[in-house]
Amino acid sequence: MSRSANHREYHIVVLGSGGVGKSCLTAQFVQGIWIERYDPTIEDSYRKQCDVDGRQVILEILDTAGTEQFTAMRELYMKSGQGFLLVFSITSSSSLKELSELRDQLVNLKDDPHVPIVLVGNKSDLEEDRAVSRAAAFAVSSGWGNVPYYEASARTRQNVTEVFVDVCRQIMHKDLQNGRTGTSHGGEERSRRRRDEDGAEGDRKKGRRRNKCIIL
Ligand SMILES: Nc1nc2c(ncn2[C@@H]2O[C@H](COP(=O)(O)OP(=O)(O)OP(=O)(O)O)[C@@H](O)[C@H]2O)c(=O)[nH]1
Repeated sequence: MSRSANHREYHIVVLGSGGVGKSCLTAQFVQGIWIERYDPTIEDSYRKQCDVDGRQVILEILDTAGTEQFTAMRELYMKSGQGFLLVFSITSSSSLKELSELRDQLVNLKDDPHVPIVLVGNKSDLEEDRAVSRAAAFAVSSGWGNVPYYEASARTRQNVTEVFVDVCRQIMHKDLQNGRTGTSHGGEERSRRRRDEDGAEGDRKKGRRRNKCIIL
């Protein structure tokens, strides 16, 4: 059972090709900072406490490598995650195409066509460089069983909180459907580096509730 004190813990994995903005989205959500430089990730994990629809939860977020040489690790990430952000850049049509293979692998591994997924078209601030239309991205998300699609920008913070909260809601909903009050996660010890950082979080109102997050 993944619990800390009275908090339920949910494991979110951020997947997508190299350079689409996975680390920047994660840094904006967890630390409230914008990172201009490109420093390819190997693997980073973060923890953040959030209030999602009135429930205190801890999100453990795994920011993964997009570069080819680390693809062997993907299966492990997929097994350990409960919810997934599949991120592409709206400036790169190949980055969207590559996600279909990832989604298929995920569904096969989990043996679940309804695995919690959010499709994220990042870099929405670069409208002038857009290579993927909204319609094309929606067509993909519909083909995946109507998974939610958001256009986001790690630079402007557009929809940054929303994508993490959405996938968390999906995991919580799945738990309820399965009749569980918390999530079992195998309790395996993780050897990877954990970065628990300080930073500010700009909360946004979602519906009638306020989702508050604290970095752990
Ligand atoms: N304009 C703009 N640039 C972005 C945005 N998100 C990320 N970038 C830039 O894109 C580059 C790559 O961002 P990262 O977050 O490192 O990309 P990544 O997907 O984590 O890359 P890997 O670690 O190689 O998998 C950086 O130079 C960022 O500043 C965004 O929303 N808008």
